[in-house]
Amino acid sequence: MTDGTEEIPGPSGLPFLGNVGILDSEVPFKSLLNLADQYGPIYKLNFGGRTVVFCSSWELINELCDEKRFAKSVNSALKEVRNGVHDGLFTAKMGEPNWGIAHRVLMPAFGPMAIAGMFDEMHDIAGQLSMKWARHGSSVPIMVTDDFTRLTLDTLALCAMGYRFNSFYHDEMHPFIEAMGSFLTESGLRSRRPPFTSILYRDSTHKYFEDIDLMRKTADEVLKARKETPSDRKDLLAAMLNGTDPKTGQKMTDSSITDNLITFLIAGHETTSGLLSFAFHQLLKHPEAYRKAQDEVDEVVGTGQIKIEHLGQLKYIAAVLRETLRQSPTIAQFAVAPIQDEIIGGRYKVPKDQTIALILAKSQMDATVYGENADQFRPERMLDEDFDQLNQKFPNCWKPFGNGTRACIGRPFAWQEALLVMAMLLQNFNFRMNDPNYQLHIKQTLTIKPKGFYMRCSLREGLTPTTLEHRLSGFEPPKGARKAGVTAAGTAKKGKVKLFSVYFGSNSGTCEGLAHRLAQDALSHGFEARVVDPLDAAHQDVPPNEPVVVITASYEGQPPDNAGLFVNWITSLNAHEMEKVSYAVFGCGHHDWSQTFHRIPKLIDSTLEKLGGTKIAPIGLSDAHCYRRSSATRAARQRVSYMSRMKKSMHLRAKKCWITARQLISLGCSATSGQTGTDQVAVALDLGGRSPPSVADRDRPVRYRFRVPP
Ligand code: HEM
Ligand SMILES: Cc1cc2nc3c(=O)[nH]c(=O)nc-3n(C[C@H](O)[C@H](O)[C@H](O)COP(=O)(O)O)c2cc1C
Repeated sequence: MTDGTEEIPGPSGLPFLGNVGILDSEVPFKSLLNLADQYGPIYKLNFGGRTVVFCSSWELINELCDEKRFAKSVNSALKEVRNGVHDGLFTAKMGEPNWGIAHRVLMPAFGPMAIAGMFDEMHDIAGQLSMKWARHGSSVPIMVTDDFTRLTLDTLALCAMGYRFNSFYHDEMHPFIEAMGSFLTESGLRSRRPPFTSILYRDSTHKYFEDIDLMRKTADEVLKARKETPSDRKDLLAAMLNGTDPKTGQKMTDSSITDNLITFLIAGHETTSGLLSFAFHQLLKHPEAYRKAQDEVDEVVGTGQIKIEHLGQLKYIAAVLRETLRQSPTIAQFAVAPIQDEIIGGRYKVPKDQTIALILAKSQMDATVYGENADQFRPERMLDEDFDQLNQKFPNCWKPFGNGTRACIGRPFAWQEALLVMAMLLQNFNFRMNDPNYQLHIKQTLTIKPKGFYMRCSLREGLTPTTLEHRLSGFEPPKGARKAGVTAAGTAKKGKVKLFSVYFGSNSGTCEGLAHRLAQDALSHGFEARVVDPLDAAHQDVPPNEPVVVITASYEGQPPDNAGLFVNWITSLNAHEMEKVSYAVFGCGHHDWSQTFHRIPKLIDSTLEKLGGTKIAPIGLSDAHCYRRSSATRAARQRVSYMSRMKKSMHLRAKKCWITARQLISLGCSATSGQTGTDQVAVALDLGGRSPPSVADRDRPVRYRFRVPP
């Protein structure tokens, strides 16, 4: 072209129909991959007048993830899904007010404490799956994707809204699940049909709207039942019913709650079930990886009941999941559009609002990033440090959970569930292919998953269904455990107990939860929290002569609701009122509030110092956002240095506060995802397989390593 730009390549099409027939009707994404091989990393297709640009190299994907230039586009299949769930979180267009309200109301419900609180219910459903497989025995082939779909749907329904589909007790799926399945399939099909052909699909259209009706009625009933019989459950439904948007002061409407209840079921079930199915397929095809994963579970969990503390130690399994999502991203593509007219790749013009699909299934195989063996399954490249380095060197090279503000809010949920299920199954079963010659085929709806994949399993090491049931319920004593892996919290070691106080400033529970965990874990190390109270309880009453730990957030630069009095009080003092106070502050914040990022923890830290207080450790800060790998990594790095500085100074200057240091360190790690943990799970403390350091260890330098879960 005369202006130096180039035409985006692509196949020529038929009049009116364009390239409609070019995509495989069952697995269109395979055609997209083939077209990328043929036309290169950027090409365009025309679907009856609507043009879509497809990009598939890491470089282009990296460029398209720049949220200053490109925003999520709700087009194609998502536009059809909107017929059922309107402006629910997944399908909302950029700028729609209900998205903002729901996002802010729901973020706390996906924070680390809230997700950890769902562990028991996740365990319950994973246990049902295990018991089913154990009782069926090795002679019955397992239809892998079906059972994982039962698992993920039941888990979501139970954890999100306290509803039991009881899918493992029925051969037929619940009518809601049937309706949702066919609604999603039809949404995909509708998006690929030229508009003028709709008359030919009257019956399907009728069924489609019947399905929507059934889904909405079921969700409405769940909502009505909860309203009529309120419960003290702290689940997503409770958050939606009771939460108020801190920005607008608005609550979610009933219809928005229904939209989002269905959205969670849609967005969260096939994605996670596909991930688990692909992961098992990979393990069965790669015996070495299978062995390493199973060894890790044996090492970390032993033969006892799986506890939430174990999950953070399953590094190899985490790497297996990451590598699986790299090669088989269950949402194989997502779409953005330029905010203004743009030139991409340095030479292709794309007008404002042009839909651009990011083909992850191709970009995540880019040899520029993953080398010549990109097509091989190698979990090792996804181990924590390697994964970090990769993301630092090639930003946005791993995007299975989407991008930026519109990235997956359910990621911590999915990650916890997937780790638990992998661990539980590998701990208790041996697996094999039902058909050793099975070659991977793909089934595509909104997501992709293996098609026709069957496994068989047998219980391990003399387990019977009965003893498995004991193990799952925690009945079996962990005798013969290869390694306990985790020191039980809450049991004080013998000897004199040392006191300290913990105060929190918290609106949505992150800092409060961290404060309680600190207090609880301290016991097992000979320290006892005298109080764990809101900061306002320390108003005019900060305990002298013992370490005081403050863990607090900020809200629009202001103190949380239970910390205002305290902050107001200390900032009004001007002498040496804190002379006898020794303290450490830990701040949870979110860099979206850039002007007031960590304002309150920093203010408390500097004010206490100004008033003569002894700082026993430098302030620790964490960012709840961490959408981008670079910031997550930066946060992890900050935490490492924070941790070592804190350890030293707590030990040297407060002498007796070792545990406080250690616990604060683990707080620092856990606090990363904070209440807004939409995309980034906690940066978890890893003690390199060892138990937390004991008092006897305190003079020995302890090497910590950190892992940033994806
Ligand atoms: C392995 C599992 C999962 C994967 C791979 C995944 C992937 C994704 C991706 C790629 C997006 C962005 C889509 C886009 O830009 O159009 C997304 C968004 C979303 N996901 Fe997930 N997801 C998973 C699990 C879950 C779970 C368990 C839930 C619910 C508990 C969930 C709820 C959502 C929601 C509500 C959104 C829309 C967020 C927004 O736009 O504000 N996802 N997910
Ligand atoms: C409405 C709102 C306003 C916020 N304002 C700030 C802020 O000004 N500065 C900051 O660093 N973080 C801010 N955050 C992030 C929170 O402080 C952070 O998510 C923290 O982890 C919340 O802790 P909590 O769950 O204990 O209340 C804000 C979050 C929300 C929802």
